[in-house]
Amino acid sequence: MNECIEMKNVSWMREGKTVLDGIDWKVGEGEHWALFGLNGSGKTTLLNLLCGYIWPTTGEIHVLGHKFGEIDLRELRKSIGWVSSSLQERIHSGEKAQHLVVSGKFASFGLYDKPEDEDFDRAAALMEQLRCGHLKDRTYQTCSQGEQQKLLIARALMASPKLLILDEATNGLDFISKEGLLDSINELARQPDAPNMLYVTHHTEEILPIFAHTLLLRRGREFTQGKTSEVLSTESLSEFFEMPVQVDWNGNRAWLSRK
Ligand SMILES: Nc1ncnc2c1ncn2[C@@H]1O[C@H](COP(=O)(O)OP(=O)(O)OP(=O)(O)O)[C@@H](O)[C@H]1O
Repeated sequence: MNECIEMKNVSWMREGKTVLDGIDWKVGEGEHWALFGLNGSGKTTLLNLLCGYIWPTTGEIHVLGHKFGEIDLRELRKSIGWVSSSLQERIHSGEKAQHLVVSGKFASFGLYDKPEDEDFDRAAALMEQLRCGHLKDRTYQTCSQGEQQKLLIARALMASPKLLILDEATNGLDFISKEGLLDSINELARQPDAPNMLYVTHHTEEILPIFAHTLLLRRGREFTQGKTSEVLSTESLSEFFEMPVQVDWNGNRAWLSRK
């Protein structure tokens, strides 16, 4: 089986501190994974390593069949979509929603290249798929945060990524917007040409059944990884949090509470 991601004994150190320590992780082709950990556990560092923005202190990284060190990272990054709230700062608030989505083809914010008609058609189809087609003529700043997240996902899909990273995608969303976004992500995963997805979160109940595998990071180390249904158990998470918690599975999602 071709791996989408392979990390072998990956560590990253800064200022005398081991931020990530000995990570071994394989994501198979077509698998969707969740990455779960507390604040400061090393999730963003792991994503920066995956996209080649930082270099491992030790270990080896393969992404989409390419070994880091033997590939042009700028080329590889064209196959990786990273949707994160930190993108918000780079968007011109007056930008039209459909232009924002089309700009994903060119990996730019703002339309400096000349899109073809078919680019607008594809953007419209992606916006429909994410149920935000009605926003196409709105400016980004007038869209709600939930709508903005959908636009950013559509923008990332415009480049037909093979790996899509959804990094705390539901930040700041109310219950209805969050569930709407999760529905869209669920539908996206069911498309025949869906990219491998990596869902990064602090909330277990957001890990949809499509994210069949989960990696739990704690203090820069793998706490455990495997099938989501096994990793997100009362026993495993009580040990993970070092606090007794209760996990109730409802709708194939793990709802967490304090014991
Ligand atoms: N460039 C750096 N120099 C020194 N320490 C760093 C650097 N980058 C990250 N760290 C530290 O590494 C740890 C992990 O940070 P990281 O941002 O990867 O965590 P995270 O799991 O994404 O956290 P959050 O959920 O809060 O976003 C933190 O303690 C952070 O302060």
